[in-house]
Amino acid sequence: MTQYVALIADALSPGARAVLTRDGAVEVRQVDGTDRTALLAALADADAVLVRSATRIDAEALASAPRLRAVARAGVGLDNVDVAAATAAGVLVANAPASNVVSAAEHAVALLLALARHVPQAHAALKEGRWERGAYSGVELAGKTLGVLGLGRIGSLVARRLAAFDMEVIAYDPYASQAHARTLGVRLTDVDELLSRSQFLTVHLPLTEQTRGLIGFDALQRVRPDLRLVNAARGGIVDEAALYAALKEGRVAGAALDVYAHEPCTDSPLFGLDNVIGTPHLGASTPEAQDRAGTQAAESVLLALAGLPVPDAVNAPQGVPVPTV
Ligand SMILES: NC(=O)c1ccc[n+]([C@@H]2O[C@H](COP(=O)([O-])OP(=O)(O)OC[C@H]3O[C@@H](n4cnc5c(N)ncnc54)[C@H](O)[C@@H]3O)[C@@H](O)[C@H]2O)c1
Ligand SMILES: O=C(O)CC[C@@H](O)C(=O)O
Repeated sequence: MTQYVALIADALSPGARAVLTRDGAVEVRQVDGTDRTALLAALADADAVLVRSATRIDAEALASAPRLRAVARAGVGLDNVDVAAATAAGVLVANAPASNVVSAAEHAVALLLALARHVPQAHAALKEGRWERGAYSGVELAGKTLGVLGLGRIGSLVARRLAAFDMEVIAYDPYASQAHARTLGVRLTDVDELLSRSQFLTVHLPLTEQTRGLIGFDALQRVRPDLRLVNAARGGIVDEAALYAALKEGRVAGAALDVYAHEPCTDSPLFGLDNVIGTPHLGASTPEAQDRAGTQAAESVLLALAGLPVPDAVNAPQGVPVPTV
C-alpha cells in the first residue's frame, strides 16, 4: 500500500524509480516539468518532487504543492529551485553534489581541447566534403596559462586534468584554501591577474546574485586577445551580449559554451560566429553521472519522507531530523 507520491519532473535514470519504489511506500508519477500547467496540477498531490535542471521549482510551484515535503535535485546546481521559499514552506531541498562532477569536468576539458584545435568546425567541413587543413590550425595547451574561476569540486578536477597537459594553472576562488590549491599544483590569484594573464579561462561557479554577469563587459575589457573562454557552469555567469561583442571585435579569441542564459537555446547570435563552439547543456549527460544523480536524489527523498536526516540537504542543519510526515 503506497503512502506517498513522488513526482519525477525531468528525465531521470531508471535507478531513481527503482530506489523510490524499493519499499512499496511510494507511488511514482511522471510529468513533463517544462509544461508549467501540467507541473502545477501534478504538484497538488505530490509529497516529493525530483528534478534536473529544466524544471523550475519556484514560489508559485511550491504554493501549488500543499503536501510537498522534499525537492530533490538530481545534480549540482540549485538555481532552478527557490531554496529560500522552500525553506520558508518547510520543504527540504537536497541535491546530489558529487554525482556528476567527473562528467562535468571531463566535458569542460573536452570543450577546451575542441576549442583549441577547431575540432567541431574541421569535422563539419570534412563531412561536407572539404579537406581544409590550412583553415583549422590550432594552438597547443602546453606552456599556456589556464585560469580557473571557482576552485570547487569541478574546478579542482579540471585544474588537475589540465595541469597534466603542462599548463600553468591559476585560479580565483575567495573561499578556496592555499593548501587545497597547492595539492592541485594551482596558484591562487586575484581576479585582476586571472583575467589579465589567462590564455584559457574556464568557469566553474554556481549561478547566484553575486556571480550573475561576472564575466561581462568590464571583465572582457581586461583579458588578453588570445583568451579562449569555456563555460560549462551556468549561462547567466557569462554575459552573452558582452561575449558576442568581445569575440566580434577580436578582444577574445574564442569561446566554448555548454550552458546559456535561457535554455533551451538554439538561436543565439553567438552561434553565428566561427570561433564559438557549443553543446546543449551536456556536462552531466553520461549514464554514469545520471545513475548516481538519480539514485542519490531518490535516496534523499526516501530519507526525507521517513523524517530522517538527509546528508545532502541544503536547507536543514546536519544531524537534525526534518519533521516526520
Ligand atoms: N554543465 C553541466 O551540466 C553542469 C554539471 C554540474 C554542475 N554544473 C554547474 O557547475 C557549478 C559548479 O559546480 P561544483 O560542483 O564545482 O560546485 P562547488 O560548490 O563545489 O564549487 C563552486 C566554487 O565556486 C566558488 N565561488 C562561489 N562564488 C564565487 C565567486 N563569486 N568568485 C569566485 N569563486 C566563487 C566556491 O567557493 C566554490 O569553491 C554548479 O553550481 C552548476 O551550476 C554544470
Ligand atoms: O541535469 C543535467 O543534465 C544538468 C545538471 C547540471 O547542470 C548540474 O548542475 O548538476
